[in-house]
Amino acid sequence: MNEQKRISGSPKPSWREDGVVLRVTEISKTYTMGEVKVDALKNVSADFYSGELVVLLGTSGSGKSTLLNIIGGLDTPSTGKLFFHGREMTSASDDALTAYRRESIGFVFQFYNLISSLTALENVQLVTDIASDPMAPEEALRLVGLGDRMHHFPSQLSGGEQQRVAIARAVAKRPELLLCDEPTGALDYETGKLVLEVIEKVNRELGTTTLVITHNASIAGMADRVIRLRSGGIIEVRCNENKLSPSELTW
Ligand SMILES: Nc1ncnc2c1ncn2[C@@H]1O[C@H](COP(=O)(O)OP(=O)(O)OP(=O)(O)O)[C@@H](O)[C@H]1O
Repeated sequence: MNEQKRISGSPKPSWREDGVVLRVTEISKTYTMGEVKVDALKNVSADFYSGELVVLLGTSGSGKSTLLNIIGGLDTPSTGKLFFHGREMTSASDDALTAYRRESIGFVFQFYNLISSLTALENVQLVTDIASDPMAPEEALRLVGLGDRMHHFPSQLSGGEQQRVAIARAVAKRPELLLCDEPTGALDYETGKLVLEVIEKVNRELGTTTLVITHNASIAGMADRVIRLRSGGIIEVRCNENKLSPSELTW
């Protein structure tokens, strides 16, 4: 078995090699701040398969956000390559990278980054107005359970509801990849679980390949596959034979 396969873990039987949506090979990232160099990622290789839900698990500083930002085209690796459907994105033009981010990637961050002067519907419309094949913004909001709150401003919504608007905004353009960076980090236990339920629903109903970053090991139970990072490297890849629904998670 070659190194690439070994580090990617055993995919579900139905995930064949041609189901690879995204591949990172030997990615390293070094940040230089004056005299200080930080090796945020060291020689990371992994494959991500169509339709799977992957949890990237690791303690603070293990390199999770750096990896997600490189995968999403927000940052570039110092060395190594990123492939999307076999196309090398690390050597792509700025225009191609912009198109990749705009068309193929939906981001959800810990803090919702909604525009406070716009309603939930208008926040989602900002994205659907410039996407090539979006769903109706109303449909995206109904998908996350906010069909009756479309005309509310962020200040009139709870934290969990605001995060669900952010998820609706991320998925309304029908991205192939949904990248979530600590999506429940600012939420209490029950609200966090509701948000995870919405992410799981998007993955299941739309088939969006989904990566969720967390430092909370309990959340790994909802994943098809768990990739554990430590000190900038992958230390474990495992498949969940019996994945849990978010409502079954406890922490
Ligand atoms: N822009 C940057 N400049 C300098 N160092 C950085 C930068 N971004 C990240 N780092 C460093 O790289 C390492 C990995 O950071 P990263 O944010 O990827 O970790 P993380 O696992 O996502 O952590 P957290 O859970 O705390 O967000 C850390 O030591 C961090 O301080």
